[in-house]
Amino acid sequence: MNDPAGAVIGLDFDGTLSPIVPDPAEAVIHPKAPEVLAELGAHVLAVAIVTGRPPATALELGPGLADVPRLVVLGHYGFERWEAGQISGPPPPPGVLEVEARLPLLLESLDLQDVTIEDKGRAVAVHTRRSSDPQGALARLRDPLADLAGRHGLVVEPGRFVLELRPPGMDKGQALSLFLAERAARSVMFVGDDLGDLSAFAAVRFSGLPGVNVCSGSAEVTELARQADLVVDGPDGVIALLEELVGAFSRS
Ligand SMILES: O=P(O)(O)OC[C@H]1O[C@H](O[C@H]2O[C@H](CO)[C@@H](O)[C@H](O)[C@H]2O)[C@H](O)[C@@H](O)[C@@H]1O
Repeated sequence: MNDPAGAVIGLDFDGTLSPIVPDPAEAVIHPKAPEVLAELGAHVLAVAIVTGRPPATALELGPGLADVPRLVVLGHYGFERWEAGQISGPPPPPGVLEVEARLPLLLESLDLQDVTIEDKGRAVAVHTRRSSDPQGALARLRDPLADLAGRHGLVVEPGRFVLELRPPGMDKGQALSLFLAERAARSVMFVGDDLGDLSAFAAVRFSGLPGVNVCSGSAEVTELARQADLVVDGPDGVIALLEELVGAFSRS
């Protein structure tokens, strides 16, 4: 990139900036991330964290992020936005509360009490990573959760040992495309690790801008690596790449 001032750097949170851990509440950001993002933010048009997390959660799990220059968090797949200390977004859909009320009975009927529920406000995630049979539980949940989501106006977003029931009408690709247009970006890089990041990869490809798609590689998700221009070794590799970028921008 020879024009950093026109670049948007888009980054997923879990599995990209934050190493995957069993408990989502403990997925603290990589210790080097706030510093390298702050250095990057000084050079580029914007740093955009595009995540399925609520922006407030990403900021809680990323102490120091709120001080990164030119940082925007597009959370809840783009439904909710944090910028300069303010959070904005439409009201949560009523379907989320209805689904949350029905989930315990559904899980009991499937004898899947060892899966965990993450209440995200405008979405609810059902995690199987800590269950006795993570892959089997995921397979058994797929159809019942799709049915439950559909009956309450929600869709299912699959991820790494998680099925998230969330409102339709927005995804990371749309969120990133809208942001690139809003900022009149002249180039873009997106870094992600999970299936929800594929739409952002597509947004980069269809933007017509010079762009790079980077996969934060893992054995759990292989499709993203197939579609990436560059694969790095998980969050450690992402940080090393960002450090290289900062070095190159500082020298130019
Ligand atoms: O868009 P992202 O920032 O990648 O968020 C996607 C989901 O990530 C979280 O779950 C994942 O990370 C957890 C912590 O490492 C891990 O335990 C879980 O197995 C992963 O699926 C988060 O909890 C979800 O709410 C996000 O939607």
